Amino acid sequence: MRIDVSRLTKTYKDGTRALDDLSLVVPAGMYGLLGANGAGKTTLMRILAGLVTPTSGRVVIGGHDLATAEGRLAVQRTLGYLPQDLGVYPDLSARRFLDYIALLKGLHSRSRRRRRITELLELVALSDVADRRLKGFSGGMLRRVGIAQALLADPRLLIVDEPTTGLDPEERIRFRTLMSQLAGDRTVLLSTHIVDDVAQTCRSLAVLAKGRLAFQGSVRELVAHAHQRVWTVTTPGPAPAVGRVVAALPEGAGMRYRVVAPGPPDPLARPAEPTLEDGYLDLMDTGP
Ligand SMILES: Nc1ncnc2c1ncn2[C@@H]1O[C@H](COP(=O)(O)OP(=O)(O)OP(=O)(O)O)[C@@H](O)[C@H]1O
Repeated sequence: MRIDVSRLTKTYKDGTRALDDLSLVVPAGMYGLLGANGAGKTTLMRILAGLVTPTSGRVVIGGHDLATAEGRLAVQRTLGYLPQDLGVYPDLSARRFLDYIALLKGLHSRSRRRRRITELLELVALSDVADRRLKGFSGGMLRRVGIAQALLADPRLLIVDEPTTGLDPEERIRFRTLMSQLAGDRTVLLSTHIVDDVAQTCRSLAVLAKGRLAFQGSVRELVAHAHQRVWTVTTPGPAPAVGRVVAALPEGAGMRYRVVAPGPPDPLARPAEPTLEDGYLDLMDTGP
């Protein structure tokens, strides 16, 4: 399900311009949306989910225009949204909570609800703890409950906002593997400031900076942005004064620095293969 965003601007009541003339095309499959805190990612997600009205511009999702009541309704039927801060009822079990949300979403048939919830609990690997209260769940387990609630109506478009923040490494990997699996026949839009989550799950991405589009394309293209601009320098002295130090590792009596810079930051610097993080940081420093 393709998303077409054109010339989207959102100015909040206090004058903050969270999105500034943003145009973007999101194809089907898994798609990453990267940006620093405050770049406008949540605002964009909330507009796509129909929770915030843009100041100007147009959004068309799967051929449905969000500016019309019919368009919004059609999109709501095909959309699952996992917000950054999903509120849950801590005294309910995972199964009861999902049942409650399913009712709110209009799944009236009790037997269909029961079947769907059992399926989803299995999908997110929570069947064993389905009848335990949510207050005993870890952050990662709660995020998986969140994904299950977003999938209740089997949406064609799944929007997930910063889903791995605060998770331990094992849960992060489990969660992003789950999202990749879900992307098989859906569009999954993953908003995050964790570059590695995008590197490990997406082929294409967009980067937002201060409400504007800084990049849109393949992961490979963004990595290439830092081609011949990444260096390692091993020195007993201070960090190179040129470029951006992205890693520092003790080595022997000195340090090994990884530096993103347009030229060698030191006469002894050696070129290194760029990663997506290098491409992203280089883009942030120098622009598209
Ligand atoms: N309801 C609001 N009223 C006023 N300003 C807002 C509102 N919501 C967000 N903002 C501001 O809009 C800008 C973009 O915020 P947004 O939450 O969309 O960015 P983000 O990229 O999702 O950041 P984060 O990762 O921190 O959530 C920020 O400057 C933020 O302070």
